[in-house]
Amino acid sequence: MFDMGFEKLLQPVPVPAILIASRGGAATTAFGLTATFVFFFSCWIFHQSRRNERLPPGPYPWPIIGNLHQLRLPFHRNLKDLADKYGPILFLRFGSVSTVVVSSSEMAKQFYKTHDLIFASRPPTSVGKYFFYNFKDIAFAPYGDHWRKMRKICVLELLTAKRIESFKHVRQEEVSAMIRSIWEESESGRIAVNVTKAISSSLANILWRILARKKFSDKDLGTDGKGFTDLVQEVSTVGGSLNIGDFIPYLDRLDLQGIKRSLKKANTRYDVFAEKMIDEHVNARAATNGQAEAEAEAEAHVKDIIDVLLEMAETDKLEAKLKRETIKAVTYDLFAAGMETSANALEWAMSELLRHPHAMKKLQEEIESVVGQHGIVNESDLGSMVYLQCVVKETLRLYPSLPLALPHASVEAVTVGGYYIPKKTMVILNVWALGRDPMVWGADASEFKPERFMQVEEHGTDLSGGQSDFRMLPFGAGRRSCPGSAMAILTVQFTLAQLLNTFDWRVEGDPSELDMKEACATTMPRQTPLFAYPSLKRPLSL
Ligand code: HEM
Repeated sequence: MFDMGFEKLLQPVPVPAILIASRGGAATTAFGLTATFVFFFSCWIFHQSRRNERLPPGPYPWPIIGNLHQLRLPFHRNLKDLADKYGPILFLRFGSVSTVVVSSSEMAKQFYKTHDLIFASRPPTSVGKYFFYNFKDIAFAPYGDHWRKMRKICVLELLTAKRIESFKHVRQEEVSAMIRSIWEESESGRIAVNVTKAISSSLANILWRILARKKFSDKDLGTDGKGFTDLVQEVSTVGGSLNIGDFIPYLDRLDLQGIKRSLKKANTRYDVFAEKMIDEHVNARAATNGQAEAEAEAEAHVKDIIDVLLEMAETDKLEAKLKRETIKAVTYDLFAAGMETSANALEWAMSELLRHPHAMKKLQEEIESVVGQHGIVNESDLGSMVYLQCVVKETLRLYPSLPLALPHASVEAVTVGGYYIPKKTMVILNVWALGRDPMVWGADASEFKPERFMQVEEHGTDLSGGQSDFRMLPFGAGRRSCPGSAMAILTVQFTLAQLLNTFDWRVEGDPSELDMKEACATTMPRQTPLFAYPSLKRPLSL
């Protein structure tokens, strides 16, 4: 996809006007030549001054395009190969944008702990501009007042332990519904089911009920047969491809890859739906106005996220009111960030367990030992399922849902590991490479072995990108780390436990031959959907 755009880029590139000999006669030509000389002389001076500042190592950049021509899909593998050659702080130029790729836990600690504040911004990408209402969300917003305010609301209001707990019944009901539909679809185990699809629909239902109190079908997004899953995938794929215009500003207007066009179209589709959804909430709130405070308080535990955001918009008297666009952008952020990532983790966990029947059996035995032979899993049981926790950790180590996290950007120049990192450098953390580093994880780093987390010293591995453990960072680290990690881990563990407590699973043919290729988007889903046969382990009594 990116290669296609790059091919186009190699077609006639507009030459700076200053270099074109004009038709205005000798005087103008002389002026043109002088200006050209001044331009190149300034570049040379600038280059000389930079030579004293030691940039991190990296391949030599071409004029204008920098190292863009060296990028290949999937980017996380390509960047790992380059890091193997040049080192864990790799310097590249994407067009005119200085870019650093961080590929070791030691360096990750330098960037996201020691210098966390300096790298707490995001580069200005097309997806933030054209899909997220000009950076009105959290994930793509640059560091500043808007981001600080929204992040605070996210951490202190939207994703608190209490609120996550208040949606326990939603997870229970939706996972049970998924289990029933899997059994029906499989015609009592005779047909292989599309596990990928079952998981994403269930997670979409969970997320929408948490965000907007009700589920939406694909038709709610329009009548062209494309639904939310398509929209999320489209935005993720477009957002995950490099938009040449983001890196070579004077090509931006041409939109060579059609990325801006796709993002604007996707935003228009989402906007119509989101407006309706917010209107429904506003009307419902107006209808219940005037009710006794105690009554409202009693209902607090079922407030959905849009309610909370609207309430904050009303009571937020001191600062600029939360705008409608912000509510729309943040709602989509939470839906996409929560749905696709958790779905990817689950489909990879199921894939690896299918390839490793002994691990699946061990996990099923653990679940049974906690809930009993005919019991169903409760969220409160998860703390006692140590092997389950190890399976989820091992899955996120090998298959981080965001293999390159989200790009950060430096707000000022700084020296890291002895190298000069200029202001506005884009920083990419290769989470995928960290999790597979044999220096950290041993010679079997690429193998699925949940047992590695059973050793006492590994058992407490902190996934949240907290302040101590930088060996694997599936949720990023520092100020911009994932605020939904607790909800994600809970949802993934609970869904996986239910899938394995209810069914035995097998695939057609030799499980070790299961296709494990990853697709390329912002997230890292399987390239082909996972199909498997369920057979009931215990009576369906959900
Ligand atoms: C397995 C599931 C998940 C994974 C692997 C994951 C991973 C990540 C990663 C790597 C980042 C970027 C961190 C960085 O820039 O350094 C991120 C950011 C974010 N995630 Fe998650 N996430 C998951 C689930 C969730 C859920 C359930 C939510 C909320 C419903 C969520 C909300 C967000 C938000 C809002 C951000 C942007 C934070 C910011 O820019 O300040 N994520 N996530």
